[in-house]
Amino acid sequence: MIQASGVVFARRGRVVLDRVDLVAAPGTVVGIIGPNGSGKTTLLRMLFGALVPDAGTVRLDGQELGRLGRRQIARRIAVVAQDPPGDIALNVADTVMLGRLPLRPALALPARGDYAAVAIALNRVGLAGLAERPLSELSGGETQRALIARAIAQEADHVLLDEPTNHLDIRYQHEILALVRTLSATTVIVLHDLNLAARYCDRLLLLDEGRVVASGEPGDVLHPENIEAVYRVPVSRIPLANGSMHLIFSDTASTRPVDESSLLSQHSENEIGEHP
Ligand SMILES: Nc1ncnc2c1ncn2[C@@H]1O[C@H](COP(=O)(O)OP(=O)(O)OP(=O)(O)O)[C@@H](O)[C@H]1O
Repeated sequence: MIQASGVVFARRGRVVLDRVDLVAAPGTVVGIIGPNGSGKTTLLRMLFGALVPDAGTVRLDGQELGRLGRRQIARRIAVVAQDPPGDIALNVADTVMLGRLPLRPALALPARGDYAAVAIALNRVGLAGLAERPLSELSGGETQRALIARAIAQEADHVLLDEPTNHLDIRYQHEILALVRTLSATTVIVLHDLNLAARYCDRLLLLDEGRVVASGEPGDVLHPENIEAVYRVPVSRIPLANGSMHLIFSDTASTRPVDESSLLSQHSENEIGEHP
């Protein structure tokens, strides 16, 4: 269980997170959503101790994160960060083996159990056939799967993911999130796509300008009123037969303050006026 209580974070005189509460109950998938710059990544980084709150606390199974060492945290929290490693000259199996580092004594070589865990993780994400491939030669979707395999091999009971569907096509988006759902870990995931969030998360936290606008079940959080207030985009909600929903975002042209074509014609008229 991960619990953030009254978390505050300010930088350069600006409050990035303002008294934010988040609870990820054991085995659940919690989505953090919100517009660009609303504080999603900052909050996620706080949940594994990469950032320390100015006020408030983050607890891991009841223990304050600040009291745990980095290695203790790494044994219990796996992180799939937003930017995959760039030019690292590792193959896929070596990359996944990195997930085993916190589990064995410092400087110890991998043991048979480590190799078995890597093989199981690769198999789970469907990359067993690419184990020897350099990571740099994988597609975006394959790279994300390799990073999730690393998290699986880490055997942590908490997994944090920052926009794991970024740059992925629609098939990989669903494939990656369906894979995340199969993990039994307590999961917190930053997502931009609200329909994916509705489909794959048990609970959502909607942030805007560092504040929690709504939190709870997707059906309650993704209320058109909340979405329109935060994203300033008209939205309709279509109920689906399976009890879920689909959001459709309208063209914002009707909400633009002025007609751009009239501006263009005005501009060209002025030009004609200025240069007879
Ligand atoms: N160390 C820092 N110093 C100054 N400003 C920061 C720092 N960290 C974050 N910010 C600012 O805090 C705000 C929230 O950033 P954050 O990356 O958490 O947003 P986000 O919701 O994840 O955005 P996006 O959807 O664009 O990824 C941004 O305006 C960012 O510029």
